[in-house]
Amino acid sequence: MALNGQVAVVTGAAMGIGRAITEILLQNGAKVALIDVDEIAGRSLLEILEKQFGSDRVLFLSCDVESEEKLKVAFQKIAETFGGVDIFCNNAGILNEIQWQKTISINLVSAISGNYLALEHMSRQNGGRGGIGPLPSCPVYTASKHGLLGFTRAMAAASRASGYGVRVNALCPSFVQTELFSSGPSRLGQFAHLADEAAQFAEKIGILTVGEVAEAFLELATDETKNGEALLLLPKRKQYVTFPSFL
Ligand SMILES: NC(=O)C1=CN([C@@H]2O[C@H](COP(=O)(O)OP(=O)(O)OC[C@H]3O[C@@H](n4cnc5c(N)ncnc54)[C@H](O)[C@@H]3O)[C@@H](O)[C@H]2O)C=CC1
Ligand SMILES: CCCCCC(=O)/C=C/C=C\C/C=C\C/C=C\CCCC(=O)O
Repeated sequence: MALNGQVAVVTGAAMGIGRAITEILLQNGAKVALIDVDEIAGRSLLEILEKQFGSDRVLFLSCDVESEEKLKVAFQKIAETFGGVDIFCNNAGILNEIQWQKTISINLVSAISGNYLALEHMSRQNGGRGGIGPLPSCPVYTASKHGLLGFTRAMAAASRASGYGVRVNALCPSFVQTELFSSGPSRLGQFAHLADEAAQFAEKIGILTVGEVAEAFLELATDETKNGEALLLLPKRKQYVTFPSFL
């Protein structure tokens, strides 16, 4: 199996895309630490996964990624339990144009602090084993994801230049059938009048399943040639985005 013996950490793992990524990682031999703020959904998934994959391969940590302190403790516990971290999937995110500060806080600020914490555990310079850190993909929501993309590319370059041995990539799916997607229209705030247009657009380009996103994640996680890439995933198209380069 492609990921035998590797240790993965997935944030927002209790449902949706995070859950599908967790499952595909386990199916491919990895040990997985699930982080989620929803303790009930997290514990209930843990029970299912323990039966399927064995209790020595899964760990659930109830943690709000907005708290850097709690996230730090969670990483410590994961390192103690599994002996290190090889793959970090920075997936937790919300779509909420009403509480827009929270959207930036979780989607961008917490994703950055999660990435830094993961790097502390993964960098070869700190005795880590190297690895990867893909990040995923309404104006504020979009801004949070664009910020993350810039951060991903710069971190990949910094990792390369510093010899961390850590790859950092972004997985950018279009619409995916999850709770975030179906509750999207009620969270658009001052842009609620654009919900129908968004729904028509979603219908036109199609809606991905979480399984399709998980497959693409596995591709990024296992292709060691990829660093600083953004993999765009649509129902009928999958391609690496080309950015202008000054070098
Ligand atoms: N559903 C979609 O159409 C798309 C989603 N994405 C991104 O994929 C990621 C996952 O989205 P979905 O699975 O659709 O969402 P979801 O709403 O179905 O699941 C999100 C999970 O993250 C957890 N979570 C939320 N805030 C958290 C916090 N502060 N700390 C810890 N866990 C937290 C939730 O409890 C939940 O288990 C998000 O970053 C989202 O922006 C990207 C492209 C399309
Ligand atoms: C083309 C890029 C898409 C990326 C979008 C993304 O990351 C998440 C979007 C989630 C929701 C978008 C907001 C509103 C969607 C409008 C209608 C959805 C209809 C839902 C339903 O009928 O269940």
